[in-house]
Amino acid sequence: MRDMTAELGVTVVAGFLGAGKTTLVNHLLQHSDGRRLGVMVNDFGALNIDEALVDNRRDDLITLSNGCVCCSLQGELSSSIESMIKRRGGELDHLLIECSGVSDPERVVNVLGYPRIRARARLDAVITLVDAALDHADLSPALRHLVSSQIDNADLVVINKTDLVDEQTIAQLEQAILLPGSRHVRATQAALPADFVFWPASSEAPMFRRVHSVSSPATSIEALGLETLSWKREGVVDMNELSALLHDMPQQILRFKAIVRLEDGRVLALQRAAGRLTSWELENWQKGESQLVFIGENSPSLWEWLTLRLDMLSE
Ligand SMILES: Nc1nc2c(ncn2[C@@H]2O[C@H](COP(=O)(O)OP(=O)(O)OP(=O)(O)O)[C@@H](O)[C@H]2O)c(=O)[nH]1
Repeated sequence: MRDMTAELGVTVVAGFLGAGKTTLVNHLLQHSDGRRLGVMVNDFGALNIDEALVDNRRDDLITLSNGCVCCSLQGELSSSIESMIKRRGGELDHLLIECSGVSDPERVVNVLGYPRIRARARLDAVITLVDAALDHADLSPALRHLVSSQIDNADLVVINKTDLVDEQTIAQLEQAILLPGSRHVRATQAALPADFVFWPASSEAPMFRRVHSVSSPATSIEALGLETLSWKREGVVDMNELSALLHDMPQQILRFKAIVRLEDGRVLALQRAAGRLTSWELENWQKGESQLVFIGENSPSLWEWLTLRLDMLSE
């Protein structure tokens, strides 16, 4: 039951790896219309690259790294929410919590239900992003289960990246993954109207009704049959070696994110999701180091291969 007396509205942003969660958070930061937003991001690797990819609002940004907001992070999550409320609570209008791509939002919802948090913050909605261009049938059964649970536990599902697929593919996806009667919208670049997310505490936001909430699957990286690898070095990386690595990268690597310093002084952000690589120049990277994070299937030969190739980046 939503406690409308609690002062801070909270939106939980969920969805599988690369579905567009950070894109949505950035879109909301850009369309906050004067609202003061706090952001908590939870990345899957030991390095929190999302911290640098979320728009420059560092004051109101708390990062949780290494994993899924499940067993291991639940304590850290509750203390971070509490400290966000204490430190910034009076100054914030709304809090966005971005889950990692391998976590189930219901875990965060549980933490928001702790009495000492519930008294100060109210859950407005769980919004789950779905990558319309990802062939969900290619995922392992454990990952398909995770994605279903992320979708079934949402108040609003956003079918994102509709620019990459045709109408028939979108309709088939909706048919396959959505529960009957569940709220969903289609989007490109996660460009959701801001009033889908922010509403006054006094209103009941009738458009959001959870169809039902399902119990969370195990979402530890290991239980999902996944492995992560984080790589960090002071200084520049060899772009030729990195391009070759990206060219050769097998599909078993489900997600890749990096911030790299190049010899010519530029800093590049690179990422790959559902086999698509994007890169852009990053202005706000103050550190002298380069960072890369990978998540993929747990196959020893894959990670041996990757480790060897990473050794070549900074020689
Ligand atoms: N073509 C296209 N690309 C998109 C769209 N939305 C997001 N992207 C790109 O998809 C990639 C992943 O987006 P993110 O917002 O980082 O995804 P995420 O869900 O935060 O990823 P994780 O935190 O790793 O789980 C980025 O390169 C985005 O620029 C879209 O609607 N269309």
